Amino acid sequence: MEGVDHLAFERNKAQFDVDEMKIVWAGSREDFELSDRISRLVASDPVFRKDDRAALGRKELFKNTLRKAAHAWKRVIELRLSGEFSALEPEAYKLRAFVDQPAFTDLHWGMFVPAIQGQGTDEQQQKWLPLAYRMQIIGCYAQTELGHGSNVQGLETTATFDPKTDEFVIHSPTLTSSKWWPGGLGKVSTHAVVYARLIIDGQDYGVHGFIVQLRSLDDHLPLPGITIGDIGMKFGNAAYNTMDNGVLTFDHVRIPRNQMLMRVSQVTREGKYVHSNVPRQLVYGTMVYVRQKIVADASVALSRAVCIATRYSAVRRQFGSHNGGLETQVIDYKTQQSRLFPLLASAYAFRFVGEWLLWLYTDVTERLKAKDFSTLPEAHACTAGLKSLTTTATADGIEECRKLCGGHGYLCSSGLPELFAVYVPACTYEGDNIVLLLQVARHLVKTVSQLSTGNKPVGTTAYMARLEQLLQYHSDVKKAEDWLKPNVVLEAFEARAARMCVACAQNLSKFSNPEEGFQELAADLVEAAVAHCQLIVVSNVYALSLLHKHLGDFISTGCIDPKQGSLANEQLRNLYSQVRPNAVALVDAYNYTDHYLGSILGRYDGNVYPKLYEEAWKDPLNDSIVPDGFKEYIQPLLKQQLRNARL
Ligand SMILES: CCCCCCCC(=O)SCCNC(=O)CCNC(=O)[C@H](O)C(C)(C)COP(=O)(O)OP(=O)(O)OC[C@H]1O[C@@H](n2cnc3c(N)ncnc32)[C@H](O)[C@@H]1OP(=O)(O)O
Ligand SMILES: Cc1cc2nc3c(=O)[nH]c(=O)nc-3n(C[C@H](O)[C@H](O)[C@H](O)COP(=O)(O)OP(=O)(O)OC[C@H]3O[C@@H](n4cnc5c(N)ncnc54)[C@H](O)[C@@H]3O)c2cc1C
Repeated sequence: MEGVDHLAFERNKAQFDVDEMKIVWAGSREDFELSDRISRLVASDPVFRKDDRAALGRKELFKNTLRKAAHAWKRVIELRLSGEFSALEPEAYKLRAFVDQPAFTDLHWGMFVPAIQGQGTDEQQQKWLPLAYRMQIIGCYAQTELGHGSNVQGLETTATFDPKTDEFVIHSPTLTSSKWWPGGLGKVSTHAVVYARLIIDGQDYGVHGFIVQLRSLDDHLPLPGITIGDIGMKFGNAAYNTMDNGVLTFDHVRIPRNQMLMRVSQVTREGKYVHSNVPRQLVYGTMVYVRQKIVADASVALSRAVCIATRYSAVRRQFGSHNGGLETQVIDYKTQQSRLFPLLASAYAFRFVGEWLLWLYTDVTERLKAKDFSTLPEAHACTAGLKSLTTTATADGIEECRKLCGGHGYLCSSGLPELFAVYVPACTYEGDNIVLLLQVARHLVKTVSQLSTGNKPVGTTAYMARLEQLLQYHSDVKKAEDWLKPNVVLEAFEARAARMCVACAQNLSKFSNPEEGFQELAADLVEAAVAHCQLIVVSNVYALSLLHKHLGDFISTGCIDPKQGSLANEQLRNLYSQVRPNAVALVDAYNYTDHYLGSILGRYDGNVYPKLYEEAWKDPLNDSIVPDGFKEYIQPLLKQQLRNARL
């Protein structure tokens, strides 16, 4: 019935203050109030309706997205939600909260602006950022090519300096050098930060960033020498097809020399290449920035799926009825809890590790300003590793939440198929997850190899300083509740990570060619990197379900024995019983509106069945009793079969 809270009985079980937890989840009271205000504004604005997307064709879907993005920007300005332009996140965050589907604004604010902020000189920032902040130009991040994405050093687009005209000539020498994938590129962006090989006087100086105008600001037509378009439909129906991921080729396009982003390296008027003594990898700074954002995004995506699956698991009853009584809530099945509650914990864990990573990123950015590069490797390893870990776990977690909802989880009206389809490319974009874990593995192996030189490991590898102790470590857990002691859990995770890293380093040392060894042992190295990244999350938050999931590692590395493993599992079951009465309250604390969740199964009031039934009839297929095509194709078939049967 309308207006009845079918989950009130669950909410009454909560053993903590949900309103306080809402503040914890949001980060602060003002963040809570801002996000609460925006989400209610969006939910009440008909422009941002979401229930029609599944039935739209690609062009209508895209046009609808442009309409939403334009309206969102207007609302951000009208409501004066746009804080100091230099504070980037609020703009991107606010717009994404309004539009809530992939749109060109994600890349304008999420990559184009940060690239100029991070790699542009002060003069370049003064020229380009005000245009971008006021959206007088719309930008994208054009790095990936048809032939290269992971291997940035393999990019083929060229930027050749012409001293006669003081320009760079941007060119796509091969088909595989076509820019391919950049979001917002296909139909909307007027400008791009283009990553190309800097060529001066025949010498190749590697990949650098260049600001290139792509389209006229008058008629939006591509400028001379520019061929540009959309790369076509992507995974899922609506999903990422609201975004114009594009293809772009250059035919000797000229740009002024001052459009090379020159904070890290410069080219003088005379064509001299100047590379201040900073790591060349600073040119990758935008990717590092986005990877740390993606970790926070993972907690949002996973929490949406967990909210839907938790509320529905409390509503759904199946089996267990005695003498005609109520059947059992599926959330009471231990199997449902063992699949759902670790994801509930993960959503919170990723939220908090995302906060920590933002601190780390902010710290390294401040240090870079002072030319202190000491924590750059740590920042790269942590952003790469946690981006990989959290996106893999979130993509798998959203799919698990679909399965936790049974058949109804497969309906678009559950919100889960679209959430999955929009989310899964996060395992690929901003760095393929395996490629990034191999970067972490390089960092770990290098750390282990430097221990013998007296090099003191710092930051998240500091535990390696206790290698001797960790290699002797064996857990002294005697009873299940011993696993509730944070230091007991932490030591087990440290020992496992240390032993897996050392085992890889020792095996690598058997190869005369280290690179060959690295390739041969890549799968083991990835597992060691995962163990290290899980330790980072654990040292910031949660653990036992991970320990249970990776019990093989813990036992094979000798950190714990099977008995201790079963005690951990026993403690896990105890914890599930403690989570159970708080489960619905824990997902209420995310403070998601029904509009934002876009899910009948995840409705706040739990009024699922009447709404599922009501929604079904809205499907266009139900516009007619007899479906189009029946009379042309099926009726003749039936009649023919009937005639055949009478013969
Ligand atoms: C809402 C969100 C929307 C997002 C939309 C998606 C947008 C995108 O996808 S944009 C495109 C993203 N593309 C990528 O992420 C490409 C991934 N590839 C890369 O980052 C690089 O090619 C990479 C790191 C794998 C290899 O780089 P490469 O220059 O070959 O370096 P490599 O030879 O491996 O390492 C050299 C050194 O640089 C270091 N290094 C590499 N990258 C970095 C970095 N980012 N920061 C600091 N150091 C780095 C390495 O650790 C290594 O250090 P050391 O010498 O001490 O061992
Ligand atoms: C939705 C979406 C949006 C995107 N938006 C943008 C954007 O705005 N701008 C932009 O520039 N790019 C964008 N991209 C491109 C994206 O960044 C790349 O696709 C991504 O970096 C992966 O690179 P790749 O496609 O070359 O994968 P590949 O590297 O070709 O991966 C293929 C397989 O090879 C494996 N592999 C590759 N190298 C190694 C290795 N050394 N060792 C072991 N295994 C390896 C990978 O693990 C993977 O299994 C987007 C992509 C998607 C899907």
